[in-house]
Amino acid sequence: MCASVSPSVNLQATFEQPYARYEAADHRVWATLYERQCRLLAKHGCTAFLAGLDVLQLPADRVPDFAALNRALTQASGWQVVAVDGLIDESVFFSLLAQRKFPVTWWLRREDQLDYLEEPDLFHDLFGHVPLLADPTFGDFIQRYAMLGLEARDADELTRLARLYWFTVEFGLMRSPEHEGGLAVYGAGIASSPAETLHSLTGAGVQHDRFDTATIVSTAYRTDTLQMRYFVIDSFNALFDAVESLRANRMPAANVDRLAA
Ligand SMILES: C[C@H](O)[C@H](O)[C@H]1CNc2nc(N)[nH]c(=O)c2N1
Ligand SMILES: N[C@@H](Cc1ccccc1)C(=O)O
Ligand SMILES: [Fe+2]
Repeated sequence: MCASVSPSVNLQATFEQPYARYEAADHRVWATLYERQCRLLAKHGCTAFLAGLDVLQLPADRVPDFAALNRALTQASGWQVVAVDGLIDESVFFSLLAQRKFPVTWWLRREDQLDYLEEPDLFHDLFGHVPLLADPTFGDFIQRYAMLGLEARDADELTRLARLYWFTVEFGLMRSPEHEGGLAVYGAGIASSPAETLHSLTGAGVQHDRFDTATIVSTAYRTDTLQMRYFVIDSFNALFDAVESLRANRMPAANVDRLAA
């Protein structure tokens, strides 16, 4: 009898934050990136991101302690962060998000990687993603997105979902007349990278396209370089509509094999 994947099995991918393992260099990396990105995002970050950052009350001078962070985050949003080694299996990822648990990589980039890193580290996952979880609309969208992910039936559906996540949660921009250039940052991959924050808004040859679910789910992307195409939403409601339209347009269930005995 095949073991059903229960939440307890998934939690093997997560563990206690090994706080004692951080060295002075790690705390310096956090302090430098935190100061730099708070300054840049004060100007270019969307309102909800800055409001979320304020709720979290993250330390400026040292790597945040997940237990202390969770006391503020859980009270505000029902979300909590859990420590992981890095990218985890999609089904485990979806299962955690569906339980309002956000996986945060426990290690930090090196000092020579401050501006941009090709894979998510603690600064990206925590500073980039977690502030918006404190926004009710965005936090609910992430959970509904994950629930759809748990129902995905085939690789094509998973690819479409990964693309939706990539061009919104990771690299999304929002139209905002009050912001310089009429654009505000909400994507975590932009918010956690000093280089990409500026590049996404004014980079040479960068394309800003209107958000369109059908276009996004059929657009391939590179994970290891600055993006050249960003999609712009008017509000987080567009993300909700996207998940609901993907749910509504799901492939019909594969025909049950009628020949089976
Ligand atoms: C679903 C999403 O698009 C992507 O494939 C997942 C895979 N696993 C992950 N694992 C971690 N830790 N963080 C992530 O953002 C993701 N993204
Ligand atoms: N490029 C991001 C990290 C990241 C890597 C891969 C995917 C998403 C985000 C940064 O430097 O902060
Ligand atoms: Fe991310």
